[in-house]
Amino acid sequence: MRMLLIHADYLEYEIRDKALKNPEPISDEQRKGRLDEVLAVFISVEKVDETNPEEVVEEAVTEIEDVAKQVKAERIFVYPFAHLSSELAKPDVALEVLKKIEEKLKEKGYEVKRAPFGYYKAFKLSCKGHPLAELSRTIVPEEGVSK
Ligand SMILES: NCC(=O)N[C@H]1[C@@H](O)[C@H](n2cnc3c(N)ncnc32)O[C@@H]1CO
Repeated sequence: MRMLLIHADYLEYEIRDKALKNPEPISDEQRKGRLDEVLAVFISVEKVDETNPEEVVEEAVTEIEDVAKQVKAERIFVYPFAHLSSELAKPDVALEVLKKIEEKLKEKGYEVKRAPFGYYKAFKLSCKGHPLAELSRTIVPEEGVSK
């Protein structure tokens, strides 16, 4: 899994078009979204993550929470982003991983939005520009470690 984490004044998106034959079903209100004072997390779920999605979810949540605490962000935007890797996981696995990350962050008390999966989206992002405002993380499940 590859993550780009941006501490931002805001992130807003608007659905433009389908990017998959069967994108995630969404309501009209999900066609647009915005969070202010947010840690935006752009995530590419990778092929290797398919060997142990549960482990990757746990490690991603740990990394995201670590950064959120450092930048004092209480809101998190989980954003599916297929452009951080050339070895992408298949969509059904990727969507489940992203949903679980969203769910676990909410359980930890963060206000969380997740941008819809399988669409081309216009977005606006206002990066705060401080030293910890732009970070990346790579997560790889351990070889052959069955949980
Ligand atoms: N910027 C627009 C976009 O990326 N759209 C992507 C994601 O929303 C989603 N997607 C598909 N596979 C993946 C994956 N492995 N990881 C993350 N998202 C994925 O499907 C769209 C087309 O690849």
